[in-house]
Order: sequence, then C-alpha cells, then structure tokens
Amino acid sequence: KKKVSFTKEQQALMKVIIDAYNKHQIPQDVAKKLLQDKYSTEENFLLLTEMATSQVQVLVEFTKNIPGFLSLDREDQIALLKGSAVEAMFLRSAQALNKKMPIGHTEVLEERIRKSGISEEFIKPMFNFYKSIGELHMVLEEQALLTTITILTPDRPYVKDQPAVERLQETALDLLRKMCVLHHPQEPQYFARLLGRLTELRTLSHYHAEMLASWRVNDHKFTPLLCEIWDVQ
Ligand SMILES: O=C1N(Cc2ccc(-c3nnn[nH]3)cc2)c2ccc(Br)cc2C12CCN(S(=O)(=O)c1cccs1)CC2
Repeated sequence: KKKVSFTKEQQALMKVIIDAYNKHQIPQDVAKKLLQDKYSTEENFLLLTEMATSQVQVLVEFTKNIPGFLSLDREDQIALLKGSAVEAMFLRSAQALNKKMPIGHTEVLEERIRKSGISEEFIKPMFNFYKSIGELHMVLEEQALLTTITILTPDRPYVKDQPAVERLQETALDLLRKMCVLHHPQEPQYFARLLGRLTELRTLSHYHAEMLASWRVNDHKFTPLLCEIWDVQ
C-alpha cells in the first residue's frame, strides 16, 4: 500500500474546501420540490430552473471559500464564476443525483429531467455524464476538489491574470492527485480518469449553450440570476 503524506498546508486547504463544500448545499425544500407529484413539462422545467438558480447561489458561496480566490483580481473572479457556472453546476448536480436517496427518489428525479422539455440530443450526453460520474465512486474530498479545479480553470474567457489562477489550480491538482492515490490505491489511472470528466463537462456546456438558444426561442423564462450568469436575454 503506497504511503501518502500531506503537508500542513494541504491538510488545512482540504479542511477549508470540505467545510465549504458541505456547508453550501441546495436547501432541502428546493430539492424536495423536485419529488412532488407534478409532472407537466412546464412545471418540470420551472422546477429545474429553480434548482439551477439555487445551484448558482451555492456555487458562488462555495467559490468565495476557496483559499486565494478572493485575493484574485475582482474582474477575474467574475470571469471564473461565469466561465465555470454551467460546468460546476452539472458536476455538482451529477454528484448530488448519484448520492444514495430513499427508494425511488432517483428515478423520480431522472424522469423529471427527461420530461422537462430538454431535447433528447442533450439528455443523452447529460445522462452519460451523470452515469460516468456515478461509476467513479468519488469520495467527498475528490468531489469537492474536482469542483474547485473546474472553477479555477485559467483559460476561461476574459481572465487577465491567468498565471495567478494557474497557481491556485495547481495547488488543488496536487492535492487531488494525492487524494486519488490514498483512496484508490488499486487504480493508478484514477486521477487521469477524473480529469477526463472535465473534458466531458466542457462538451456538456457547449450543448447547454445551444439549448439556451432554443429555449429562448420557444420563450422559456429564466430567473434574473441565471440570465446574468448564463448571458441570456
Ligand atoms: O436539473 C438538473 N438536474 C437535477 C438535479 C440537480 C441538482 C440536484 C441537487 N440535489 N442536491 N444538490 N443538487 C438534484 C437533481 C441534474 C442532475 C444531473 C445532471 Br448531469 C444535470 C442536471 C440538471 C442541471 C440543470 N439543467 S439545465 O439544462 O441547466 C436547466 C436549467 C433549467 C431548466 S433546464 C438540467 C439538468
């Protein structure tokens, strides 16, 4: 069994990120609404919109707790949030939906997504991603670090000081690499598999941008926060 040791800084960083990841969860009342018995397409879409709005609020709060994030240039902070919002939301949603739920809850949620007016061409890659995340059986530390790494992607549009973001992302990558060795000693490629999910996330966010255009056409309403972060309307 390979020995993995963490520096004091890495232990402190992990604690801060895990606390932030646990603290900022979707309010249970919003998640519970998803399990109500309503099934019209419009109502499903509205519920997913409500969930997504809540996810963005949770994302902003989580991001503010990433060590070093608030020391970045303020405009770069906004550029990172806007650039990663869809990817971080899909990653967080996939991780949440893969969590153990009471019998039948997962199926209800999956059905709601399928019956929400989202076109099949988007549903397919979305569910492939959701299932591929489930197969990884990530521990909480890996989930929180992967979300952090997604947010701290230096090459988002309009980021001015990319090296500053790279330094933060590399710290999280070093920690994630060690976490993978510690929790998945039998799978030397596990870390590479996790990073491969980030590529799949980028594809999903391109699909999402296309969907937004089509939803706008058939006049789906979004909340002000989603319009702001998704550059809609
Ligand atoms: O809503 C989703 N869900 C259900 C969902 C989301 C979050 C939690 C949760 N529980 N606790 N914490 N989080 C549970 C279920 C889900 C699950 C997996 C993947 Br992959 C993706 C999704 C989306 C993300 C948003 N889109 S969206 O296209 O941006 C869109 C916005 C408005 C209308 S449609 C739809 C699919």
